[in-house]
Amino acid sequence: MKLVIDTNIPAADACFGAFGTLIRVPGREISACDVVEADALIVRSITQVNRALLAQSAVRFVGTCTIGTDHIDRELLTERGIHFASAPGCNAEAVVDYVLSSLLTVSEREGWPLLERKVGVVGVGNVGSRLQQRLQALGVETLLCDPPRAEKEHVEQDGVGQGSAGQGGSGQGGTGQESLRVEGQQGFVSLDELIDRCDVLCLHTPLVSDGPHATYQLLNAQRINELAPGTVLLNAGRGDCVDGLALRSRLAGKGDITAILDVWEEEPGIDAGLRDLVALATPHIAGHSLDGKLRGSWMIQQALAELEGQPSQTTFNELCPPPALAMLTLQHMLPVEDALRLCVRAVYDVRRDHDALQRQVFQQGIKRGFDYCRAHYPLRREFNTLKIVLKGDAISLQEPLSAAGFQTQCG
Ligand SMILES: NC(=O)C1=CN([C@@H]2O[C@H](COP(=O)(O)OP(=O)(O)OC[C@H]3O[C@@H](n4cnc5c(N)ncnc54)[C@H](O)[C@@H]3O)[C@@H](O)[C@H]2O)C=CC1
Ligand SMILES: O=C(O)C(=O)[C@H](O)COP(=O)(O)O
Repeated sequence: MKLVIDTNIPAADACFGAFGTLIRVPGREISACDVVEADALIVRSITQVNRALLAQSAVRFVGTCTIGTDHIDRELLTERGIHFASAPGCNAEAVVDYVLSSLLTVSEREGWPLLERKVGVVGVGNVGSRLQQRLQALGVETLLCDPPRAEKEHVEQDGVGQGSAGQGGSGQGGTGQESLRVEGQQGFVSLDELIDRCDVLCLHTPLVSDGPHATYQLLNAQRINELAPGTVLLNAGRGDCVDGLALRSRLAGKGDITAILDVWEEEPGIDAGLRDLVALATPHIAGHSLDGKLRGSWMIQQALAELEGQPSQTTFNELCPPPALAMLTLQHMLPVEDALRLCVRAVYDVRRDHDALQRQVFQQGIKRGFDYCRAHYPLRREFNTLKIVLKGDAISLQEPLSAAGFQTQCG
């Protein structure tokens, strides 16, 4: 079997070596010629798997070691009878770590208490629901917006649907929104209500170009203009879910909101002007923990093994090495947010990634700098790889630290 695989996929040999010959090609360079004789194509989010790429290919399996699938022409694969697998949830914990590290950073810079803010989560899937759980456990009030889920769970609970939860791109509350208020176990709200009521907005939606729940420019110019002064907007879904030009003019004009962007329109050729105005600007690395990337490789390996009728090559635990920093002791009480910052930054400090992008863009220009940071991404583990030992009066920090995602031990 001949497998064409993105060079940036970790543990490629351990996961896929036993299936046949691996041909490694940088993700943005995989071309139609590369896949002519391939049986399997294993990618991450930067390879557009479309008609042009597969024109002369007899590929039987396409796997993406990522959560998002907007780079894959799923209809084409179905039409051609090509098996497809993605890795749902593989790096969801890493994205939540990124969000917490980012919010703790801007709240410290701007001098407001994160735990007292109201946070809106848009897109309550693998990432959004984990984020909501951690925030809720930390005592942060959250509001949730997920029209597809609201609609589905409403129908499931009551046996009938009452109107649409779609945002319709108008920026207005609109017809049918009220009926969604308390349906579903989660009590979803419309995007406009969430914008109206929250101090912090976290976007975790997939890129959906059309249909009733399209997310393309979900945060359009009107909604961006409606954000209350002081609002924090974080996007770790897909760049095209936010109108970048409108965001740039709000930041450059009134400059009264804070933006945290990990994803951008037109990556890697992102808008340099927007990047300059963003409080934390990172090169689409929210999910780039070692654990998350290895989980992605491992999940696609499992899917290919099943298709080929072969036993799985390895377990996830065999793939994932122990962390360098395994344990940290707190022996005195600290203010809760200070303790959170200390422990979060011991595992993942988002400022490192922001600074690296700034440095590399300065040295190499936007496109090369963006991709350099991604290709040379430093080793990063997830919060749950760190055990925090609590002694003395620091024992009272157990609840918030385990809520944030760390292992904790008293005494
Ligand atoms: N920045 C990064 O490094 C990463 C980005 N992502 C992005 O985050 C997205 C979400 O990831 P998961 O939570 O794992 O996906 P998921 O598929 O588990 O959840 C997505 C949720 O968004 C909801 N949704 C769809 N349309 C919506 C709309 N119009 N308004 C509000 N909600 C809507 C869906 O109903 C679903 O519950 C991925 O599709 C991917 O594009 C994922 C991982 C890493
Ligand atoms: O899983 C997803 O979806 C993502 O966005 C990935 O974390 C992005 O990873 P790369 O494809 O950029 O390596």
